[in-house]
Amino acid sequence: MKRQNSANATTTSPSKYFSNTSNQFSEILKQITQNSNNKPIRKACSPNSNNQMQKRVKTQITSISRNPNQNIHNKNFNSSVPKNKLEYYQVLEQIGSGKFGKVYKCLLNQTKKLYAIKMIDKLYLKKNQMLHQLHREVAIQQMLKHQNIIQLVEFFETTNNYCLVLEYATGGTLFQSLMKQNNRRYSEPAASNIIKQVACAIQQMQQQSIIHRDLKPENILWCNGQIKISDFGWSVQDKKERDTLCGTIDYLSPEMVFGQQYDNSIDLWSLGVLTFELTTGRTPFQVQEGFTLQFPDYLSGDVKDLMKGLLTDKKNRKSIEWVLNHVWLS
Ligand SMILES: Nc1ncnc2c1ncn2[C@@H]1O[C@H](COP(=O)(O)OP(=O)(O)OP(=O)(O)O)[C@@H](O)[C@H]1O
Repeated sequence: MKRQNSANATTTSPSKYFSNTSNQFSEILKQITQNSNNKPIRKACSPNSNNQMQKRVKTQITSISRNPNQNIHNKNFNSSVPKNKLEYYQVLEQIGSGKFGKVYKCLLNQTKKLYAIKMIDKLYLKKNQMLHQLHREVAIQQMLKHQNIIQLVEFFETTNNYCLVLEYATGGTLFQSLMKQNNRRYSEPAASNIIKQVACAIQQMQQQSIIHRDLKPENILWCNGQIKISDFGWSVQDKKERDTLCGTIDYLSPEMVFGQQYDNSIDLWSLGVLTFELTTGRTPFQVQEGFTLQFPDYLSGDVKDLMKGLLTDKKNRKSIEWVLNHVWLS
């Protein structure tokens, strides 16, 4: 099952930000599929797959480096990982699963406080040569301390797994809650409240030169009514521009799709896509159609203005400060 389009959405006349890109876009995606042993596009189910409403197959692109020397294995990583601390925790039920392992609820014996523990299969990680990616995820999450970002509490290894102990988000993913809304969309005030918190997290990441690279409802969690960004598996900390293709198709920025250099403004593109999905129940761009932006009639002028500022080419895309001062978020 692909991301659903809202069948009854009425549209106003299209605003074309990127003309003549449709064929180019599908051609590029075709090439992406063919160029890496037919494996770069991976289909995965969101957690909770027994609930039809919450089951969405997401088409995720595994990292494709255009620079073959970029995926250098970090030799120091193994020796620096703290040893097993699992005995301090009581591991409870599974609450999610991801690329390389499973996420469980757990209890710290001493304080009886709940956490989430992400257990990543060492063998599977090694087989897929993704140790460097875990290294980056851990290093970046250790740096980030913000109310709208899931806190990494502890990191250690057991015989078979790497374990990330994380602040426990009580309310599930934003994707799960979006699917429960009428017409699978939020009212504008509710969406504005969510987008503001995501924008605050992006501002913090930008201050620390971090690009998340996979912002979407599945990677945003609810914790006691507050929004928290999670899953830093694709994130990087860098001031220089990059060209690795990664992320989830519906959320990919044009500069990433077209193999151009990109910077932290790709997270702002994703924020635009997220705003569209939360307020309309569908994503703005479909793979086959390229980047033609059309708004349903029911959207306010303010939210359209915000999205126009974000869902545009990199050089005209607005800054995070512009977003945070925007009237739709006030
Ligand atoms: N801190 C947390 N609190 C509560 N639930 C969590 C937490 N972290 C992860 N989860 C649950 O586990 C799922 C998978 O976690 P996560 O996305 O971090 O794994 P991943 O391997 O990086 O996934 P993916 O394959 O989607 O990139 C999430 O969708 C969520 O349902």
